[in-house]
Amino acid sequence: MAETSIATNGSSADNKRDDADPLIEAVDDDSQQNTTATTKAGGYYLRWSRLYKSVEIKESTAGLVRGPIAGPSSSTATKESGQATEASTPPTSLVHEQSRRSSWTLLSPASSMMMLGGGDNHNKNDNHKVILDRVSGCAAPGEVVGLMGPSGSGKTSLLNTLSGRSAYQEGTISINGEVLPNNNSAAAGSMKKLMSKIAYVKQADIFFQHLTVRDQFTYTALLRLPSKRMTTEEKVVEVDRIISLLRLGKVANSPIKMLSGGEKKRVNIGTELLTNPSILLLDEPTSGLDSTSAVSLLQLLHRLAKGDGTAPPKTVITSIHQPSSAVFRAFDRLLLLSDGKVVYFGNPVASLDYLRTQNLACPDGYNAADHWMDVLVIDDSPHDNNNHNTTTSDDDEDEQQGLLPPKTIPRLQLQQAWDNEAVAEQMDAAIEDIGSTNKSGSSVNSLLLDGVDNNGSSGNKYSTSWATQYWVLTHRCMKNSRSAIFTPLNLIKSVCIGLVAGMLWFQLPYTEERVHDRSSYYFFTMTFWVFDSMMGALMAFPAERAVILKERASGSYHLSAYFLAKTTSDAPVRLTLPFLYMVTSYWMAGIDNRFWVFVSSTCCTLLSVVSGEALGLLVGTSIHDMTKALTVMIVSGLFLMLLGGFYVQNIPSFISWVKWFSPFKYAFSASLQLVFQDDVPCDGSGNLEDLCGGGNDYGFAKGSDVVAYLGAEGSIGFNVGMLLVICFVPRYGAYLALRAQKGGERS
Ligand SMILES: Nc1ncnc2c1ncn2[C@@H]1O[C@H](COP(=O)(O)OP(=O)(O)OP(=O)(O)O)[C@@H](O)[C@H]1O
Repeated sequence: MAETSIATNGSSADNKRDDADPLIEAVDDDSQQNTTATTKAGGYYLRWSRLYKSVEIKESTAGLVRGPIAGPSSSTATKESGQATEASTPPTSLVHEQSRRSSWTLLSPASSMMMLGGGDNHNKNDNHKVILDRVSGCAAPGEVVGLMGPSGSGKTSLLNTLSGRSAYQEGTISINGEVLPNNNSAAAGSMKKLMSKIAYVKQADIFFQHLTVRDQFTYTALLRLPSKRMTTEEKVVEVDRIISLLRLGKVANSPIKMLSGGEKKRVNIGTELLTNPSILLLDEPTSGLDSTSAVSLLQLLHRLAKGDGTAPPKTVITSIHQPSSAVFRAFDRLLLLSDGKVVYFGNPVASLDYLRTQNLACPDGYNAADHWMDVLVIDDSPHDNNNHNTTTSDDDEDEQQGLLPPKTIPRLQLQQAWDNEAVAEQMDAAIEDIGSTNKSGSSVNSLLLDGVDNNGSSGNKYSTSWATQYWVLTHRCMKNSRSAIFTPLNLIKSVCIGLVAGMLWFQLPYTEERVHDRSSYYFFTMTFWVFDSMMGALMAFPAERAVILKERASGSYHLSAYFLAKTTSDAPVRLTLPFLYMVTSYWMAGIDNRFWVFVSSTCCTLLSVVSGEALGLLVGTSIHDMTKALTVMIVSGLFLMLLGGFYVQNIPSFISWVKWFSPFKYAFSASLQLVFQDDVPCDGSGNLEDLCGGGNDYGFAKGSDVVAYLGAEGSIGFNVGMLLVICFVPRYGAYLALRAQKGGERS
């Protein structure tokens, strides 16, 4: 067994190159031809070489996690660790023990680390985890490249990087030979532009679930197709074309929430296809689909890649978990990843020959994709083609005593065996070749603007104007919140609460005895509706956060257009419910029969609702954790209500200043002044003892005195003005908080 490992080691670099070269050359020849042919046809050739990405591990225990050092800076370590990686892995403590006692002690510390788990690429010294380790490959127009690998192998990270949504530390990405700027560099702006040109279908189907399929496509088309080059009618025609291309005609008018998993996936793809991208990246589009739906989805991707008379060929890269044999063989190229490293890149069928050369042949009749996954996941030695362990306990003892190198782990063997450098060199050479033939001074920017920019957006990140975005988003928000807020339940709730309030305060006489009842009607009204709007607004942006981040990542619209559209379009819908309450309860309670008092009083209530909403928005956008946001909202809401003067009349001075931030206080004060304009007849009930008793010979209490007696402060104008301030200032704070939120690469 030891000999087997050493023999494999012995084959090392030169032999690896021999094994890999025919495939790589085939890939490269193919790619050179395709580049020339398809660039002319309008397709785009994507190459990436030596992509390296690592992230900092924040946990304090990161240094304790076992794993190899890997990365460009440790390339010697990687080479050095050849022996170690091909052999491996007794328990961690044993390896350390062995490294002291045997030939393994000759390995560098980095190599020793490499031997340790092999799976988690942690750098012990600086707490970095390597996610992509010098990954190289390419994709040509007209073909579908499959990204395969076990969970956590780096498929999503590679797609995020290729789409421009994730920064990388080293490596090169090029389109048709033009090297794209890294996200980290000063040219990040160009990268952002690129992001809006490459379509990226993420794993999660993130939509507004209340919208129909046609709504979803139409809004996307109106926002992302260039207004300068296409009329609205043409955009609608494009929507119809995508609906029929994806065979979504039967469900076009169904809400997305009613769709099956496969249909939702097609809506997700269709949303991205609307902009007619040249490069389409998909993250596990078949997850959650049955095998028939998965096959038909892959067929669709092949059709899209090939293009037709009207659509040019597209470059399609899709990650996939465990495809069927048919799907596996249908890929034009396959990129297999393990622990962030490439273990194979090339023709899927030829990959089986490659495995045979590695003594890991796929058993007859076994699904090739499953076999690949098996060898990449299994942590034991295969020792034979069927992964049966044939070693004896004597061997194990020898290994533990350090007399034999540890058993070979297939994935580590494959990681070592793949000559990534050869592929990287081929990619670099191709970039140089094309670069020298394109010496006409083209730049990334020219490529982005002239070539990849299918939208004709003339360098502007957005395809449509701010005003168009505002208009379309307002329309969409109104439709969305109408379906979300205007539920029969909410309508019934508002009317029912209005009826209950109307019955409890039924036809209040305007006398001393009922002064407190009249004021408590407003106390209840303001408390209930301000709290209701605070809580509703708390959820407004968090509920849409995923959609906003996704759409903003693809450069669909300005955040300011969205924010303004959202707040203005939500308002009428949100205000309808308290309005229904007021109409029902006000007249039943007989608060004041003058119509203008009703209108003014209702306006005060609605203004307090909008103010409460602004506070809810601020908390909802500033605190991402919903549980914490809810707690903060409830505590601060109650605090503001108590300080508003309903309950405590003599608030200690060190805290009384908080009342000036209370929307409850202003709404209550303004309303009381509206309803107590006239003098209140005294009736001997003693409710207004201070005003009606003693020296009061008139038989009534002055309205203004009653208002002051009830704790209201300031004029109506002042209170309304302060409500307006609370409407706008926290709302602007909410906008700034939203703006500060950057969509992570995984958002
Ligand atoms: N920003 C990050 N911070 C920490 N770890 C990360 C980060 N991004 C990726 N990773 C880690 O990198 C590894 C690769 O993740 P990635 O999502 O690319 O894998 P994957 O192959 O797509 O997995 P799956 O098939 O399960 O979706 C994982 O171990 C993941 O936890």
